[in-house]
Amino acid sequence: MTPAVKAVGLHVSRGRKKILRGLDFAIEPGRITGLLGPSGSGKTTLMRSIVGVQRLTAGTIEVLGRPAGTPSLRHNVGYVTQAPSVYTDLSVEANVRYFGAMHGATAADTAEAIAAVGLEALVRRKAADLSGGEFSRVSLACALVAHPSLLILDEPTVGLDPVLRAELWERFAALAESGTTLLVSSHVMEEASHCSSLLLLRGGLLLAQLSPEELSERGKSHDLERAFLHIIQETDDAPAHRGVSESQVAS
Ligand SMILES: Nc1ncnc2c1ncn2[C@@H]1O[C@H](COP(=O)(O)OP(=O)(O)OP(=O)(O)O)[C@@H](O)[C@H]1O
Repeated sequence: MTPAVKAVGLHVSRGRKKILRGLDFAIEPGRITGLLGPSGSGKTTLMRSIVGVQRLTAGTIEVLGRPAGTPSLRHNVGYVTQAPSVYTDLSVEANVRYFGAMHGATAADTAEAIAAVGLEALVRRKAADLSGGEFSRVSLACALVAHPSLLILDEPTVGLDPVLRAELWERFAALAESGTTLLVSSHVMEEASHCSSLLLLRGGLLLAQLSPEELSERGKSHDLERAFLHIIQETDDAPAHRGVSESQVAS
């Protein structure tokens, strides 16, 4: 089966800073993959690379079997950034309709996308008059309306209350069930349990790709935050990693 995303020897620098330092991984289609790592570990940079808006320093990324950024992928890949891209002077419905129009979406698609994020009661409300959580859900609806095969979500649950968070994860699971591939970043480790596979990023390195169960086992804790910390500690203590850190400090 062709992976939804395949990265080989991926390096990205921004300015003089090496941000991604040699990543190799594949993302299975029709699953939720969590991209987890501390703030500044390179999650957004990796997502930008997959979407094709980030210049690579070395290596390759294939998305749905084509090089990342290929124009024909535009209709297949949805990207919801941390800063919602929504027109504040338009209503919820007008925003979703506008983004849908670029992908030939119908009125039914618009209504479905709005319902998927639970904003049916606010369709006519101007985006400027929404709460922070509602506002970010409009951005998600704008991505859903195009029915992308690959949906990339940068911290979609930030600022949402626990009930909405749970509802969104249910929605993501339903999308994966119907064949959509989701890559969801978070720095909240408890969200990892909703994913079938996890990419653990730290300092631009991929520490591991594993399932939540494997994380729990390898990190010796059912608390996934603790398990991740254990893996970080293990990596820091490894002689090879110490060597890398020292040579970086020296250069
Ligand atoms: N344009 C840039 N020039 C130089 N460094 C940058 C640039 N953009 C980001 N960085 C740095 O790259 C590193 C990775 O940033 P990135 O936004 O990918 O991390 P992140 O894991 O998504 O963080 P967060 O969880 O805080 O959003 C950070 O140290 C950041 O300061």
